[in-house]
Amino acid sequence: MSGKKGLIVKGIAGFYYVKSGDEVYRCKARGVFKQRAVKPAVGDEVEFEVIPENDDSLITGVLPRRNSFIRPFIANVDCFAIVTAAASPAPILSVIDKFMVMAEKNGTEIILCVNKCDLAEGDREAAKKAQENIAALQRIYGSVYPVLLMDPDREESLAEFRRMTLGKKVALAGASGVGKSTILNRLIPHAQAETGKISSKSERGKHTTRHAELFSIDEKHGTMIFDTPGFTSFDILEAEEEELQHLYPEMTGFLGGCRYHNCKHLSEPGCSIRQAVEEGKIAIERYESYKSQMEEIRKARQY
Ligand SMILES: Nc1nc2c(ncn2[C@@H]2O[C@H](COP(=O)(O)OP(=O)(O)OP(=O)(O)O)[C@@H](O)[C@H]2O)c(=O)[nH]1
Ligand SMILES: [Zn+2]
Repeated sequence: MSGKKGLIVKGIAGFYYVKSGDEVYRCKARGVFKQRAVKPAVGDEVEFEVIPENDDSLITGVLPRRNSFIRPFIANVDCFAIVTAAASPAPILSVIDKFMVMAEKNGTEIILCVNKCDLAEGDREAAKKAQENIAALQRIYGSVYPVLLMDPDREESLAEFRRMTLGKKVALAGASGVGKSTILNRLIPHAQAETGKISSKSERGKHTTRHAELFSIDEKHGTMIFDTPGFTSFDILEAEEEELQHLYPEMTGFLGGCRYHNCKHLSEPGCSIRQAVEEGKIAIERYESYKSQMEEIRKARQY
């Protein structure tokens, strides 16, 4: 027996595919994991043993995780590419901001991908609307997170995506129909993620049962992307009231300036966050998201 370390790149039907160097080993998890309920996830760094007389190797340990998610069940996301469309569907800020809070809470980097930028070309009414949406997104998010204007049919867009995520393990998140599968397909043509599928119940059922897989999109720099079903919506916002202010990077510089040390930045007098909003230093739209998320957290607590 020899001990090795590797990365789980696929999990399917009780088998884990562990990449170590240039090889991928099919592994089973040692029984002890099942007893302790530590289920290995795609993205996990693991220790495993190659057993010469056996086809399958054996995972013997999961290294500490930087983060992990339940649905989809993956671990060690370095960067969330939060995808919205310039149009069709129109951007929904509350959805974008929820993904951003979730990503911040899990300590990942964030980039905002504004997809379908081809729809902004020309001067027809629909194109103008898309242009307006792009300008608004740049104004709201441009000073907080990197914003990538994307058209997955253009090689430059894909190259820029790779450059912005260099060496990271990236997951895509975004509302249904914004083009996540399309981006994934262009980045890894062999993955053949489902695109443009009909949102019927049976189609959805198929989609949600797909396994998670981690694909390389830049071998040289070790950039990888999670192909997973999910990350399209949220049931609950998993943040505490006091914590939320720290998950808005543009707010952190103003914290501590409020009259009350436990200011929630809602309607308290002498609030430095509200002042920053009034002075245009914090985008009003982001502040509105903060307020409605606070409301949501409070409501969830009452049940
Ligand atoms: N014009 C244009 N259409 C796009 C672009 N990217 C994706 N689409 C189309 O938008 C539709 C939805 O794309 P998908 O990639 O399936 O979107 P998704 O985010 O994976 O959707 P879900 O699987 O429902 O979460 C498809 O018809 C795509 O062909 C783009 O950059 N420009
Ligand atoms: Zn305040």
